[in-house]
Amino acid sequence: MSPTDTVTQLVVFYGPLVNPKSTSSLLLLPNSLLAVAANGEIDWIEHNVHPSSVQDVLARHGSLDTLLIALKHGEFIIPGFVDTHTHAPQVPNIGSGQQYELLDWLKEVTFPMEARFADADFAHRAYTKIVERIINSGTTTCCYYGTIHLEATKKLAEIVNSYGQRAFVGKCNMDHNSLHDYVEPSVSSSIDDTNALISHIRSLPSPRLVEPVLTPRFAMSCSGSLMTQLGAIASADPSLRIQTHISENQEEVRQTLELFPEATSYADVYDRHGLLGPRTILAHAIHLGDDEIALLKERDAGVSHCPTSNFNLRSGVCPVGKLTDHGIKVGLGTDVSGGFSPSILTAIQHASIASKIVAIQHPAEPSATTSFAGRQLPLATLLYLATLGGARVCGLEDRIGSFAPGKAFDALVVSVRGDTGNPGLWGVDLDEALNVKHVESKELEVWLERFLFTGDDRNIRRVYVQGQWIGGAERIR
Ligand SMILES: Nc1nc2[nH]cnc2c(=O)[nH]1
Ligand SMILES: [Zn+2]
Repeated sequence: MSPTDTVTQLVVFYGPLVNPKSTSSLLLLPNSLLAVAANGEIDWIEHNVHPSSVQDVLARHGSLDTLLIALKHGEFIIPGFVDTHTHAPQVPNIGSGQQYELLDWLKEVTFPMEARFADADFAHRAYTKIVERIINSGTTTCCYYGTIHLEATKKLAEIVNSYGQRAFVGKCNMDHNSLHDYVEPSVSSSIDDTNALISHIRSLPSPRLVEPVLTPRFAMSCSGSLMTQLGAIASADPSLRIQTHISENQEEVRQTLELFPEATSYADVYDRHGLLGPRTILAHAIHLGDDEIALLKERDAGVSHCPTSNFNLRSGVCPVGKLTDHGIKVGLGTDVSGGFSPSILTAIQHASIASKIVAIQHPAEPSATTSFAGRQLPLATLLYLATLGGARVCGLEDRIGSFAPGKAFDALVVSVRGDTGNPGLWGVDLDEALNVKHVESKELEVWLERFLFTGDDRNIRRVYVQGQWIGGAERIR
C-alpha cells in the first residue's frame, strides 16, 4: 500500500494498542485486533487475541476480505498527537532568538519572519515543507496560527488539506501595537479577510478535515472594536473555534491590563468581548489568578499547555495540575517557535519536567492523593494531554483522541526497535534474539514510556488520519 492510497477495503491491525481513557488512566492492550473501515472510522476492536485465533476472529466479524497488518515485536499503536497551539510561519525561526523574553522576541525575531509571508510564493514553498515536518512528528490534528496575510493563510489551509491532516487554520487578527510593516490596516480589512478565509476553507475539496478558526493574536495586538466584531462572528457561528494567547508573560499581563483598564483581569478582557467560551483555546495560561481560573471553568474554555515555549522564553511554569484539579480542559501545544521543537514528544517531556518543578516548589500534601497539583504528572496523564485531552480542547473528543468503534482512525504506528536508527532508544531487538515474542502489558508500558521520553520522528513509522496513511518514517525511507 502506498502512503496516499485510498483504502477501499477493511484494514485490520494486529498488535499492541495503547488507549487513553481519562486524565489519570490508560489501557495497555497487547494482542489486539483493530479494524478500520473504508470511510476511515474504526469498525471494531478485539483484545487478547492469540495469534492462532486471528482468522477465527476475522471470520466472526465477516472480515476475511481484509488487509491484515501485523505489527512487529517492538511496534505498537497509539492515537495521533493533537497539537493545540502552534505557529506555522515561525517554523523557519526554530532555534533563533532564544535570548529574548516574549515581547522583545515578538518584535526582534517573530514579526520580521512572519512579515515575509506577504510573499505568497514564499509562503507556498515554506508551508509545503513545514506541514510535512509536523505530520512526520506524529501530529494528526494541529491548531495552526498563520500570519496576517489572507493569501498565505489560504495556501496553508490548502496544503494541510492536500496532505490530509486534520487541522484548524486561522489568519492572525492584529490591528495595532505591532511593527509598521506587520499590522492590519483597519478593523474592517481584518474582518473582511477573516470572513474570506472562512469561506475559502469551507470550499476546499474533500476530504476536508481542515476547519477555520478565529485567531485574535492576543489582546495586546487587537483593538477592542476588532475583538468585539470577532466575538460577534463567533456567536453567529457555533461551529467556529477561537484561538488566542493568555497570561503568558508578566510584562504582557501588565501591559494588557493597562490597555484595557475597564477589565478586571486578562481573562475578563476576552470575556467582555465575547471571546471566552467552550470553543476557545487559550495558549499558556501561566499567571492566571484564582478568579480567572474560576471564569475559565465557568465558560468551559480550554487551555493549551506549551511547556517548551514557557521555559524557552522564560515565561514561567504553568500549574497544569491545578488547572486539571479545577476541571479545566487541557491539551499540549508546541508553540513553535517560542518552543524550539515541532514535536509533541518534546512538549510531553517538558510537561513532565514542568510538573516536577511545581512538585518541588509547591509539593502536594501527602493526604491529597486524588489531586494533580503539586505532583509530577504520571505517564497516563502525559499521554492523555497529548491525545484525548487535546481533542477535548478542540471539541473533537467524540471523533478522535482515543480508539473506539465509530471514532476516526487517527493513529501512529510506533516502533521502539533498534532498527529505527534512534541511538537513544534500542534494546527491544535483544528480546527478539532470545525469541521472546509475547508482549505483556507491563512491557508495553515500558515501551510507551521510553518512546515518550526518548523517541523522535524515526520511531513514528506511520501516521494515519481518518484511516489514510499520510506520513511517518516508513514513508520517507
Ligand atoms: N509564544 C507566543 N506568544 C505570543 N503572544 C502573541 N503572539 C505570540 C506568539 O507568536 N508566540
Ligand atoms: Zn503562540
